[in-house]
Amino acid sequence: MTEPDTPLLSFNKITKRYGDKPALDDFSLELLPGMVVGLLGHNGAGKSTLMRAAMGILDIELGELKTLGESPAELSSSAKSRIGYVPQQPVGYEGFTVAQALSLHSSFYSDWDKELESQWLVRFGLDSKARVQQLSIGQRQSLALIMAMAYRPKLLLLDEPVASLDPISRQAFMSDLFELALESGSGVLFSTHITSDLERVASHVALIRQGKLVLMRELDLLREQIRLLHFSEGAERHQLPEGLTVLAQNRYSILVDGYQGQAISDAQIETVNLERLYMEMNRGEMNL
Ligand SMILES: Nc1ncnc2c1ncn2[C@@H]1O[C@H](COP(=O)(O)OP(=O)(O)OP(=O)(O)O)[C@@H](O)[C@H]1O
Repeated sequence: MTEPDTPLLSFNKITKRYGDKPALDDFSLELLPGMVVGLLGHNGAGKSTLMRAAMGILDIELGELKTLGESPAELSSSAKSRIGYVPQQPVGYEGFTVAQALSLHSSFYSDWDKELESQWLVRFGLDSKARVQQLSIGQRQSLALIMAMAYRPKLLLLDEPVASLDPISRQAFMSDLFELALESGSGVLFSTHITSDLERVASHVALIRQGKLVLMRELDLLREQIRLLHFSEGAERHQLPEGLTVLAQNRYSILVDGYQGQAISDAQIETVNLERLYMEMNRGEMNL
């Protein structure tokens, strides 16, 4: 059993290079039971690399990585049976019907919840007689999600799990995801480009840029502590009050962390949602 405050996943100063280009660069992050961490980052930021390293699918060069307290390269079968992983492009079970695929897959897991499987088949509108190779991309993704979650894993790693789902399936799945984590003390790490999904279900957000973790925070704290300060053209910029850290800035605005109601001379203070935060933090990179 994993103790409540033992990390389900622990990245400690991880570096992974492809050639001489780092895909993960001195990356540290801990996932504790009950946390639902949404990973946000551009294409190529390192999100899939992170999950594949956690699964032991690829090796890392530097740092220490533990998945359910074990080295990912040598995961025990007991640990494997407590991890659910949905890669970006789930594959497999061609030639099987949905029912056959689920029957084979479930045989690997003693905690498989048949009722949960049936509920999700209905919820996702999946026909158990359909052939896997004839499923649409979204339907395959739904099947992969059932396969990764119906045994209520302790650790769930989901690489853009809902990108191909329609909005109704997406909403249903995301709320289930949150409930599962809360009910069973599981931890979830999921990557997404849909900030509104993340805001709805995640407890924490992790921003990754060029393989580095640039911000990891509880969502509620993020809403409280981050502000966008606007200065009018020609306004004199006084020194920022103590306790504020600059996350990003351009000619007329500064994105700051550590806001606690401080008065800031000549600035208009704006709260930001996650999408805005993400855009502001990546302005330079996107040439906005
Ligand atoms: N097998 C590989 N060989 C060489 N470079 C790779 C390989 N896999 C990934 N990379 C590179 O590593 C970096 C991180 O890729 P990764 O797939 O982790 O990004 P990502 O954040 O998941 O992107 P996306 O949002 O597009 O899925 C990218 O620059 C990518 O080109």
